[in-house]
Amino acid sequence: MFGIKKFFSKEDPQQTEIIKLLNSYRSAIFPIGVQNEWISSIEKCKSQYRILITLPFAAHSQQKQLEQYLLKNKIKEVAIAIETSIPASYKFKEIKHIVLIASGKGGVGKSTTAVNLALALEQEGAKVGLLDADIYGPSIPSLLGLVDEQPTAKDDKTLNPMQKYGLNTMSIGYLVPAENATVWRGPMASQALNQLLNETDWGELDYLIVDMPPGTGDIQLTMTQKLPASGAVIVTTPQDLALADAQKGIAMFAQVNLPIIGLIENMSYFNCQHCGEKNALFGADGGSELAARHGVPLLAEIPLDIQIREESEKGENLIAQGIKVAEHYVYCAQLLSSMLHLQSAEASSVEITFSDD
Ligand SMILES: Nc1ncnc2c1ncn2[C@@H]1O[C@H](COP(=O)(O)OP(=O)(O)OP(=O)(O)O)[C@@H](O)[C@H]1O
Repeated sequence: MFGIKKFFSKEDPQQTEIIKLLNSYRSAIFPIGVQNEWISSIEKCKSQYRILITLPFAAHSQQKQLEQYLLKNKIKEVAIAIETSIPASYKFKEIKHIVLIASGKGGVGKSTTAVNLALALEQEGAKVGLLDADIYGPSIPSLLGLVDEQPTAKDDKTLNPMQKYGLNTMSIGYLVPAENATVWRGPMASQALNQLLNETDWGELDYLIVDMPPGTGDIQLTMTQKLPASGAVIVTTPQDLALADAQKGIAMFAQVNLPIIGLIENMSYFNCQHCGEKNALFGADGGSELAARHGVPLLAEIPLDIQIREESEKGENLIAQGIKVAEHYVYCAQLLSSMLHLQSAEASSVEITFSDD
């Protein structure tokens, strides 16, 4: 653990105060505060303190919250910049973390969530890939506006991933017509997934987001066992049936000892365009109650929103447009990344030190 002496040679009470404050900051994204080793430098330029923070998770836009917190605590002139450096615990080739996005049943918005989370993680500072493992109903090509596009071959054995909005992506939908994929049986689907994963030149990635096929049957179980994943996220809607199936998803991942990073409740509510009132169309609190019952974090409650559907259908980048509803995905991506860091740190027994020095 570094001491505060790494930042400056002469004592500056204000700098000491900044570090103390950053250490004691707490939020869902920073449950252990800003650790000393994440503070890369603090420089005083005229009367302004310029702070560079290098985070082991993707949360660039937390810079505003940290600045506001320091301002509230009487550190008047401060500018924070955040860089991302996710620890290199390669799980597969040059991929640091494989994250599965799953759902107990179809149509709950799993693929939409997977795409927007991948884009949000990228915007927040990570290098991200997206693998469409929904072999029977690949929707990533359409969600990224890549229908009818085909990947190029790198050599006899390897394909270059398709690139869109800064993501490296691969889908069976780029390779065969959808109707051909739907007739595959279980083992063929699982083999196709293996090929897509192994025979794509992913390059160096912080996260590979995998859009899993919906359901909790044998195919999903076999696929999960074959993927060297760090964790899974389960997407559900608030209806009782969807929640019951999400519960089966939790049980499936428990069976193969894959940590669940969290639950996302999609289509949680609808904001009335006229009065702004929140309407829980499909019922309230189902996701939070399920999460609490199983001791898994609820990462987000995403509203039913016309812009989400429209931008998805057009294959546009919803996140880059900076519209209000995109904030749900951005916050969810930060939380996912932070939770995954903590889970991995705990699993590899990396020392997490609580300190106020
Ligand atoms: N929060 C949302 N608000 C509005 N529309 C949404 C939202 N989430 C998803 N949708 C829409 O719901 C439909 C189904 O979404 P999506 O294809 O992502 O579901 P899925 O769970 O991946 O389905 P499948 O299991 O069949 O692959 C799409 O038309 C999508 O645009």
